[in-house]
Amino acid sequence: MNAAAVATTFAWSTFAAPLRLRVTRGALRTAPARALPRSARAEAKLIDGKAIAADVREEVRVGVAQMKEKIGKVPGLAVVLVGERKDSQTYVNAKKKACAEAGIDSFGTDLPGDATEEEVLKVVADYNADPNVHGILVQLPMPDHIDEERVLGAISYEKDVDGFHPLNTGRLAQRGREPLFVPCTPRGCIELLERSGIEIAGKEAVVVGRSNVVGIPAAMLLQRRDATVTIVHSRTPNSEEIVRRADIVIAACGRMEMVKGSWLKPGAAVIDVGINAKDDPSKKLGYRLVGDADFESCKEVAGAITPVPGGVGPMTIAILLKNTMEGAMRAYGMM
Ligand SMILES: NC(=O)C1=CN([C@@H]2O[C@H](COP(=O)(O)OP(=O)(O)OC[C@H]3O[C@@H](n4cnc5c(N)ncnc54)[C@H](OP(=O)(O)O)[C@@H]3O)[C@@H](O)[C@H]2O)C=CC1
Ligand SMILES: Nc1nc(=O)c2c([nH]1)NC[C@@H]1CN(c3ccc(C(=O)N[C@@H](CCC(=O)O)C(=O)O)cc3)C=[N+]21
Repeated sequence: MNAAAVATTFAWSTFAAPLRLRVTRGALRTAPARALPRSARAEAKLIDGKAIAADVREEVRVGVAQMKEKIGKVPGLAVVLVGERKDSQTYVNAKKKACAEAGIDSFGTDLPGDATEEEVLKVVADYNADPNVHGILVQLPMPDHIDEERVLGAISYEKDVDGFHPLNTGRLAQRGREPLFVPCTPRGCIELLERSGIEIAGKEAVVVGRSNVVGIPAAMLLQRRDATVTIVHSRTPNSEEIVRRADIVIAACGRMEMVKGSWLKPGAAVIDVGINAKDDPSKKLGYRLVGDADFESCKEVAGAITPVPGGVGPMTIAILLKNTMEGAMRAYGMM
């Protein structure tokens, strides 16, 4: 347990987004009309991921309490960390704390950076066999000498709360099939849209990035909700032009502040997945967190936008808890 890292996490989360933005959790007004001159347009609504995540976590806490009352059991989440990356330790600690607050048991195994693949697979196999564990998460990235595909494929797909097992990703990609679990960050993006009253069906969505953990599953989820989806990536020559068509933009390119306000159709909803540390000598730590979208220019054009921090990040953890509770409910025949 690294207390300093935890303290850092929560200090980071305290940079709230600029206060002059209107915070909304309810339905959004219709997007500002394209014809309005810039000076007359309202600024984007801020999608408050921290508040929406708190709602989700409260729903999970209530569900867990009901499970405990009915059958005397609670969900259990196991987190496996290989190596000593500071950022990974911070995320893992935040996940454990969130579990405790929701009444979920957490189990953890920390292996040194030079652990063998066999050692990691053994830890996974033990959690697969443990009836008190309903969710298993292996923190990514793992050290290079470990075959990520093998390890993720070894997690029981019934305990695959990250949704990275090929059976869950395969089902997500197929029509008429239902995965047991959907990856936390993309599911969090969808819940942010839905809980903000932003319509997805029939809209044009552009996902910037095609990673297995964010871009691809986000595109699948939007498409399953009847959006028309385009994915752009590092080899797309005209991303900017394509993004300009979007009613919904998911920024997940891992490039600091890349998506600019000038790329947006006025009124578009921007879900910024990015987490990047930007040098800022005025901050105690010498940096602040920024997204993959340029918040200052995007908020002038967008209809709604998530801040960083306080947007998608808190939802990732809230959905992890929700996935774990759903896994436990399935294990006990409650759903
Ligand atoms: N908030 C949260 O909970 C989480 C946040 N993150 C953050 O989200 C972001 C994305 O993460 P992740 O998907 O893991 O990142 P990856 O680096 O794995 O993937 C980035 C994707 O963006 C594409 N890309 C890179 N440059 C460009 C460009 N110039 N134009 C268009 N596309 C581009 C890449 O294309 P190509 O495939 O061609 O290389 C790749 O598909 C990061 O900032 C990360 O820190 C990640 C996970 C959780
Ligand atoms: N198997 C696996 N599953 C993951 O879900 C996973 C992973 N590996 N590896 C790393 C990424 C990253 N990730 C984040 C979780 C929470 C915040 C988060 O809570 N962010 C806060 C700020 C917290 C901070 O200060 O860092 C916010 O955006 O407001 C961010 C990012 C999950 N990931």
